[in-house]
Amino acid sequence: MFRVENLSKRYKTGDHALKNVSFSIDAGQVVGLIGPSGAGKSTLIRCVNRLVDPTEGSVFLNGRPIARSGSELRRARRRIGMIFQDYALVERLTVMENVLSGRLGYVSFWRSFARRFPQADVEKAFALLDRVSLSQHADKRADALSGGQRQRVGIARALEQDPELLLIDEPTASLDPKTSRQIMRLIVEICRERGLPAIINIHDVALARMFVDRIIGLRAGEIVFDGTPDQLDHAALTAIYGEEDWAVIHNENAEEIETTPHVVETDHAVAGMA
Ligand SMILES: Nc1ncnc2c1ncn2[C@@H]1O[C@H](COP(=O)(O)OP(=O)(O)OP(=O)(O)O)[C@@H](O)[C@H]1O
Repeated sequence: MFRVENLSKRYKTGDHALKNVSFSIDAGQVVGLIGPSGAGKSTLIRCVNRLVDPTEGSVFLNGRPIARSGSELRRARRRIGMIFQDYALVERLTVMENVLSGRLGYVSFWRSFARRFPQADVEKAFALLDRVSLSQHADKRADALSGGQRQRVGIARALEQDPELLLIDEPTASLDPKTSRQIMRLIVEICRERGLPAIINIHDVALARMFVDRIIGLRAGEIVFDGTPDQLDHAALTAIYGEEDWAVIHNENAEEIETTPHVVETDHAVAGMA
């Protein structure tokens, strides 16, 4: 289980980006983290992997606190798989080499320098490429792949490090709608198969509610919603994003749901444009 306790972050500039945030995530549960720009989503993710030092609070992964610095922090980071919006692949390396780079925290510098990974790591990488349907592309350079394929390499790389938590930053922001759904589906399936908890920082509310188990809504550094996608109604969306005319769209089950904010031009706004 993953747990965040009373996490707060005040930047030196005075921005109070997180205010006493607490929650836990069970094994295999995928949480969509939503909220307006500046709500503190990235700060929360960065406090978990300690790219940012929280001002107060603690983060626990399977009962163990994530250390503040030093070799313990490096060991803790191995337990956290990251998946990025821009994939963060090494373009000139092959798909297989990119996946194996997930082991860099484990193998010695000289082994990785010589690209001599243990056989077990190579076998695991093949199995993961198979799981993300990229076996046929193992020897291709990363820059020869489509966006969806690149993201699948990113997923396989994160899994190659045997993580106990996945932190996923806008995984579909650069992808078309169909590929976005495929990637979300794959992430959720893999988390369930492996009992991996995950946090997905995502702006696309409709996509999040289609796939994730649970949604946490942040506003001005505070959790203002924590519930299932079904519970994310007009009132909840207003609590997270503020008052808007929420456009009505249809989900896959053809139920009417309110999701994406749709700004209505007020007289004032129209007058301002004139
Ligand atoms: N390095 C920093 N130094 C100072 N203030 C920061 C820093 N990073 C973020 N902030 C501030 O902290 C608050 C939260 O920002 P954060 O980037 O975590 O929000 P976000 O929800 O991820 O936004 P977005 O969706 O636009 O990425 C904002 O007020 C932002 O200006």
